[in-house]
Amino acid sequence: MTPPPKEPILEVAGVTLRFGGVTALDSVSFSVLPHEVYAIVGPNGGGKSSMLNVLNGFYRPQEGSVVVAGVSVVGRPPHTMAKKGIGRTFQNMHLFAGMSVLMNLMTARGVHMKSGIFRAAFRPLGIREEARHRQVVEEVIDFVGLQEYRHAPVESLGYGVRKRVDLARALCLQPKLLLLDEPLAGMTLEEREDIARLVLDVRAERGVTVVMVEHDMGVVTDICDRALVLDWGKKIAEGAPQQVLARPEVIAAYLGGSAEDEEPSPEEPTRRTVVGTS
Ligand SMILES: Nc1ncnc2c1ncn2[C@@H]1O[C@H](COP(=O)(O)OP(=O)(O)OP(=O)(O)O)[C@@H](O)[C@H]1O
Repeated sequence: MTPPPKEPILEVAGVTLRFGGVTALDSVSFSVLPHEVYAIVGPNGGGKSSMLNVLNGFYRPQEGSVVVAGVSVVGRPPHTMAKKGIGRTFQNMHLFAGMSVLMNLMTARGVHMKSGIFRAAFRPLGIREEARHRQVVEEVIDFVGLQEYRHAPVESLGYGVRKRVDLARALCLQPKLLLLDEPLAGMTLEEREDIARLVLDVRAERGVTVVMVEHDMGVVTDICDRALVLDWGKKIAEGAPQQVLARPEVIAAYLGGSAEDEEPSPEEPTRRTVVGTS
């Protein structure tokens, strides 16, 4: 007997997002299955960041629905998303300068802590609770390989290590769904390979579903199960990355647009350079 089909962990239906006269997302629908590594790709201005910001509650779409593990998340304040099982990293990493790696990660656990008043009134419970959160954080530090940087102030770390801290911070929320915003941008080749491997470990060892916006098509092809292509806010293709990226409409989307004339940069590849780099 064939097993029943899996229920999607993320269901996006008819999402439209406008900024004044600009339609950043135009009736976009897709769904992601548990344990998938799913990429959102497309040319500059296609709507990738807008979609990620809708998924984490930062933007509220004018139309459509977003359901995570059966719960609607549209209109919920972003800070409640962690409790709904959604973790995210940021393109520009929002780490707290002046604080160690450990303290940055402990801060992430704050969303799961009980009220301060309760802790103050029953201090032994507060201490026990902190020990429990510390255990989660220490385990993530080991998993992500940040032991040697545990007590280092985050601003003293190199860019690649700070990106790992950002990822670790999202994992400290123990998410079911992890949203990664260009996790490889600005990294060296070696760091890119490390993070790509880490993303696969996150899925394999922690059972987390990953949705990532990424420009590095080599990595998307290597580690993602499926890719969604957005162009001018519209979904133009979805499927296995290698097949999707070879489609004429996707190649045309990357070749079109004003980015064509710009000098290619490894951090922000132009429409022309990102196709076929695998
Ligand atoms: N806060 C905003 N206010 C107004 N317009 C916005 C805003 N955010 C995005 N847009 C517009 O929405 C469209 C989609 O932008 P978005 O940043 O989502 O694309 P992207 O695919 O992430 O691009 P990139 O690859 O350059 O990061 C663009 O036309 C952009 O100018």
